[in-house]
Amino acid sequence: MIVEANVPLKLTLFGEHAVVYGKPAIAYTISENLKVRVRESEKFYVASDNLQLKGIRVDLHEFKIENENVKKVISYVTEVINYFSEKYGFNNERKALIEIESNVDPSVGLGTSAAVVVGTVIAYSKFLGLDLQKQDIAKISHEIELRVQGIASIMDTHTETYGGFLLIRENKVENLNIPVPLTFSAGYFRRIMTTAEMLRNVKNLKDRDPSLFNSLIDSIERVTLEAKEALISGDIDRLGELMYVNHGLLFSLGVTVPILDQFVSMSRASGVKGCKVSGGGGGGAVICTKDQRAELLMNALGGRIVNANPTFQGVTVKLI
Ligand SMILES: Nc1ncnc2c1ncn2[C@@H]1O[C@H](COP(=O)(O)OP(=O)(O)O)[C@@H](O)[C@H]1O
Ligand SMILES: C[C@@](O)(CCOP(=O)(O)O)CC(=O)O
Ligand SMILES: [Mg+2]
Repeated sequence: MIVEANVPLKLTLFGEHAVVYGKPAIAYTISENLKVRVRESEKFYVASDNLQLKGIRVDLHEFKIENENVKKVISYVTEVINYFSEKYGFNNERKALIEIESNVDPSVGLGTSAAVVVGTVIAYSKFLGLDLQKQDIAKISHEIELRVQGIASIMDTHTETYGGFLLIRENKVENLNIPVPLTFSAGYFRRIMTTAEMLRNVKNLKDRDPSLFNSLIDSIERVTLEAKEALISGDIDRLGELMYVNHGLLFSLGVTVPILDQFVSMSRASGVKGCKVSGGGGGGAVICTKDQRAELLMNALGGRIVNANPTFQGVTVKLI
């Protein structure tokens, strides 16, 4: 028996980073996904087709890979296994091979970390014979992302569990019914830091200058709530303007890097209605109002375009 989970990735439209400090955010699930397959095995294994490990050293006598990064990179999966042995008393007598498959690179601001967690939680729990509800999957997944990163809002794990356009506010998620079929142009650039590292940088700013930090996230809150109205009314011009403003506020929080700022300002100069960094920053994902010019520019600057068409189902699981 193989249990396979299919998790949609997500784009943050507004409010990333501020949402960690209790401000609202808007995110939605896109037509890119990550799969997690779990099957019986004589030992626990984690396999992935797309992992970036720096600093590998191979012991040529035993062909053993020595790499201090490995533990860190698979920690989202190992924490899921630990969770179910702690909370449900599974003392790991049933060992599993856990495979992760995604054609999107890891750590790009598209919620791949949350997808690994959500996918592993639903597939591994089903493998153990549990039948968890979506609200339990979202709650457990957030707890695990928090354990691994030290800082995490409910945004990524809840958006990918439920699917669609979600407003995250006061630690709850509200489904946003967008009347007009809306889509965006999006992609990602090479990233130099993980989201966990970016979260720590932003927290350092908060600790250094709390009043400046609070004024910045208060402004992001205002932008996000105005963007919610623009989304619901289908006012793309206003939505785009607010995207540029949110990008400028994230620049002030130190979340952007030159390639992102270059892309966003060149998009604005060429007439694209709106663009901004999306997710953790430090490189990674950008999102724009739908525009061929933005996609041409993304390619020209070495970015990779993703399918940003919205999906509405959230995580699914099946036996294959
Ligand atoms: N395909 C994958 N296989 C295994 N682990 C993955 C994969 N994609 C992401 N991860 C895990 O998620 C981490 C990236 O998390 P993060 O920096 O938050 O990226 P994102 O912004 O995409 O969520 C990776 O370092 C790795 O631990
Ligand atoms: C920066 C943040 O707001 C979003 C992170 O998105 P991603 O992991 O980079 O896709 C962190 C969070 O909400 O947990
Ligand atoms: Mg993440």
